[in-house]
Amino acid sequence: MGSQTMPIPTIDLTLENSKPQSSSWVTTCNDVRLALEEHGWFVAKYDKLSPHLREVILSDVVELFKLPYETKIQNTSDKPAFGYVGKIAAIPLHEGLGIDRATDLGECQKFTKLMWPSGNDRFCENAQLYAKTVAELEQTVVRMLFESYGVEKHCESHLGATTYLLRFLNYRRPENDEANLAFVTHTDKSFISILHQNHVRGLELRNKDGEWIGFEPSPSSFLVLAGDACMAWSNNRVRPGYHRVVMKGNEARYALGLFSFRGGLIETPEELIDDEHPMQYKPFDHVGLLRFYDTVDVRERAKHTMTKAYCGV
Ligand SMILES: O=C(O)CCC(=O)C(=O)O
Ligand SMILES: [Fe+2]
Repeated sequence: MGSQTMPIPTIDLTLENSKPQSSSWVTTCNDVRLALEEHGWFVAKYDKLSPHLREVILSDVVELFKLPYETKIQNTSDKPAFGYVGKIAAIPLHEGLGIDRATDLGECQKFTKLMWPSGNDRFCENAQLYAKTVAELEQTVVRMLFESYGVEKHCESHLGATTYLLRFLNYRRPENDEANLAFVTHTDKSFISILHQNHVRGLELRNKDGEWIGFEPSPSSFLVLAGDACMAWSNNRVRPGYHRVVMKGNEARYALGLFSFRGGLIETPEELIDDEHPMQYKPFDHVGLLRFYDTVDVRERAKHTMTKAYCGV
């Protein structure tokens, strides 16, 4: 099925609107919850990333992918899909690199040193500032979701145990008669994912009727997706956001993904469990979910989220 140009729900999370003191706080919290329950995704309008930082980080990403393959593969991780990904037969157009715990300067420095042994302070500073700026958006979304469920007392410990994976993503244009499916249909294993990108379209979101909706990029648009961990935490109230990337034009697409992961166990708050909503998931280890998913055949992954198989009651 082709993608539609239906509007994607958009929520204004610009600074004024996302302060608990603002008059719109309660309605915005509800809008966030409803969008995540209904679709598993929404577009956040967010103005904290300056136009300058947006411009330089996107040109840094272009520069990063120009590095030799031998350099890029130095980006390794013991967590699945946290390091360099490329030259994969099923998704040949895609390449990705990642910095785990990217809000920490030391982690950005380690990554930068691997990629540019003679140094690249500008890249390092931009990557950390980008991660911190978008992590604040993630924290706002999480606060709003917890508050809307009346479980705000669990929010600070949740955020305190959260770390952020920053991934740099590159999709080259298809050559000759290469297929244009650049990232297969999937849900993320994160708690929340936030995607931002250059002007090249290609990201598509699946709605509950199975229709694909194209994301329209803009400098102030950030796509917020609920990951499988959020679905399980919410006792299946939140829908995990299915998405894929289909390359159509002639230009390369560059994107940044910030993925939140929670340390310790993720446990459904007791307030979200009752007779109507019996407990669906046992407390689970987030990285354990990631490792379990990695053992499942690629063709099976798009069909189910795997969370039930990993930690279902
Ligand atoms: O390129 C994008 O915008 C999406 C990437 C993605 O879905 C992922 O890395 O999980
Ligand atoms: Fe994804």
